[in-house]
Amino acid sequence: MLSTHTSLPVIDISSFLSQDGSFTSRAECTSKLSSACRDVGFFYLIGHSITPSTIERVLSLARKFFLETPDSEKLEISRKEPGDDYGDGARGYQRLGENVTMGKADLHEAVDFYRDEDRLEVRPPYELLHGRNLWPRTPPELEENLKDYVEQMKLVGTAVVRAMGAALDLGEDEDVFVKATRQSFWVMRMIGYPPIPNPSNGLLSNGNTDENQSCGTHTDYGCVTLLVADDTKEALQVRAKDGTWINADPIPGAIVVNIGDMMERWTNGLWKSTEHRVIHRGERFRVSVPFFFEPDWNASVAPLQKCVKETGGKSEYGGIRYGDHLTAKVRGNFY
Ligand SMILES: O=C(O)CCC(=O)C(=O)O
Ligand SMILES: [Fe+2]
Repeated sequence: MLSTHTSLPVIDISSFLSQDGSFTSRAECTSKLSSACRDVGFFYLIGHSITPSTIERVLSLARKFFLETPDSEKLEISRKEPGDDYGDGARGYQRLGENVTMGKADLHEAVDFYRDEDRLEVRPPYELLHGRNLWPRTPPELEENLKDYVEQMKLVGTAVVRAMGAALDLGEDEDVFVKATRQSFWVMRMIGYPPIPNPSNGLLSNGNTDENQSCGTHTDYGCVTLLVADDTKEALQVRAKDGTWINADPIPGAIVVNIGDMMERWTNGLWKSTEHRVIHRGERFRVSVPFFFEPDWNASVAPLQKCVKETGGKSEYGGIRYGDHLTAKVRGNFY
């Protein structure tokens, strides 16, 4: 059942972006954050300092890539398996239907970028997830703009996880998330969604559209996802605690944020990594650019004592190295 209201909370992060945020504004932020993460795991972020023109530029470059760059050029940066040429099994362009969620093909195309490898001398063959980013040749200004965007988003991610440590009232451990993300193994995806074929737009081929998904139901892997998307409505949907689906429609200038599996593990399930999906039946090609602000590859993530106490005293999860969790997830992502 799809809920008719859109009711995700709006949170202002400005007091955690600067070093001198006032006590009152920080307290207001952490109190809202704490409820948002316990109740839905999704919220709108404002006061993040990414300008509307930057967001617009990033989305318009992604749109240009999907709609104007010739297929032959897209395929020059195809994701390939480790050992195959420049492939690392993760970075690069993925054609329509190449991504799968729970065994079903997703109706989107995408390009994935990850934190750059620290060791510059590394050459192919690459191991899974340890290659080099593959930047499209056109639009020519895409690479520079998106690299700059990554730097800006890392600052936003750091502010959000700093606020999360404060929201959990972790005392001495308050900066545990900041410390674990200093060398964040971030991911940025550019995603292009053609509308799902349906009888009214004449694209239907087999008469049965029920099984179509633009991006199947999933949770995100890491700490926090910071999503910008174009103004398409009723595409991204979030599963509420009562099982209903809430539309996470875009609010101009706001970033949609959700927490991932590592936050759930750190908080021993006090904060849930919320299921979400994309079902895009609109008319226009939809574009989104999620930035996943993740732990360091080598960060070990285990339930925090304070959260274990608050959730009944029993650890519900073991410890895991983030890189291992990510590797397992990425293995299941493609045909
Ligand atoms: O495109 C969107 O709105 C969300 C995509 C998403 O959930 C993901 O890439 O993990
Ligand atoms: Fe997601």
